[in-house]
Amino acid sequence: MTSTVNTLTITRPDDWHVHLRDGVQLKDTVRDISRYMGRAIIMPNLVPPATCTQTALSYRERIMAAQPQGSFTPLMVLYLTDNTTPEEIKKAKASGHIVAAKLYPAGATTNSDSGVTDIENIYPVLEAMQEVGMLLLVHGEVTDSAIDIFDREKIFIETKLAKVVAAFPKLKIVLEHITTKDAVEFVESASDNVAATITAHHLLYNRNHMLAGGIRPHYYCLPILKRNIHQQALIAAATSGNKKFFLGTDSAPHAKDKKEAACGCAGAYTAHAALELYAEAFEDAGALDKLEGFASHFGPDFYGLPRNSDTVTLKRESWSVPESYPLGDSHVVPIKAGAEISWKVV
Ligand SMILES: NC(=O)N[C@@H](CC(=O)O)C(=O)O
Ligand SMILES: [Zn+2]
Ligand SMILES: [Zn+2]
Repeated sequence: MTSTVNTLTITRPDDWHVHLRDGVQLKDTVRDISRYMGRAIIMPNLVPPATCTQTALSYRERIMAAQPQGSFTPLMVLYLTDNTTPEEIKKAKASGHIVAAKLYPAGATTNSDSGVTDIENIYPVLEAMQEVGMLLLVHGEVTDSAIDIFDREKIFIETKLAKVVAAFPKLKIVLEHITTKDAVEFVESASDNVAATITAHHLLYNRNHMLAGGIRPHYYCLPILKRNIHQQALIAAATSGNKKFFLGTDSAPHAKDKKEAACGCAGAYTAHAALELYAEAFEDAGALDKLEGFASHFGPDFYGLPRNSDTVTLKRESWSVPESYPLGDSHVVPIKAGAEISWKVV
């Protein structure tokens, strides 16, 4: 006998990887993230990137000023470059608002040109992070043009990440937005200091959704959607109850005309319905009972922060997603634009 769950009350979730952008777009992105997320890890790939304590803290002020109710807590991240110093890490940690630093291999993704050219360049910085207890967040893709885009995550893990994990056993590392079976297996077999975020879109889609029957730019993100066997491995990991895998939407808005273009930007917008999209993926896998751990417990546990003390309730209620949402002086086309979503946060 099967019974249908129609409401689900869980500890308030957090988003451990989101892009809020800046300037005129902030009021729109902050409105969406602060609707029910308690906290979020705010990605620093602005133009120019938030590479020092000062710029990260003033970005935080702009986010705080943009939120309607003031109940949302932005957790800030330093953008690592070849020139980041151990002193800057200590200063960032001492600020109390910066909890992690982000490694973007130079050229790997949106606004990553100032990223790190060779991870060994920043070993003294990683040493300082390990010492003060600052997390390392990693965009895990190699940038070598000879490596096929579908293999870039796997090769990064084998040739780069494994070395960092071995060299800094006490450093807490989050492999962000994982997209492959290889990443799942790496994280599962690593120490408890290694974890991963998984997006809703990588649980719901594979590369057929992006490429079969026409090219759909709003599914284009990095790391790129992979084949179905990888999607299945991600679903299994997210719904396994393993505390190493937790929610990070990687919601990354780009204006409609920047996506629907001859050379379109990478990034999918999911913050309009983040928890609802995850609920659909977990329900499809018959694992709604595993959503709370993934969305609300394992993230704060890994970061060493308290879990949120209040709850949110999801109700089974079908609603149709608008074709677009305002994004500053432009518009963003969200995931599931014009389609139905069967859950709603009340
Ligand atoms: N995920 C993406 O496709 N894009 C992100 C950058 C990132 O997280 O890699 C963005 O900032 O647009
Ligand atoms: Zn990334
Ligand atoms: Zn991202």
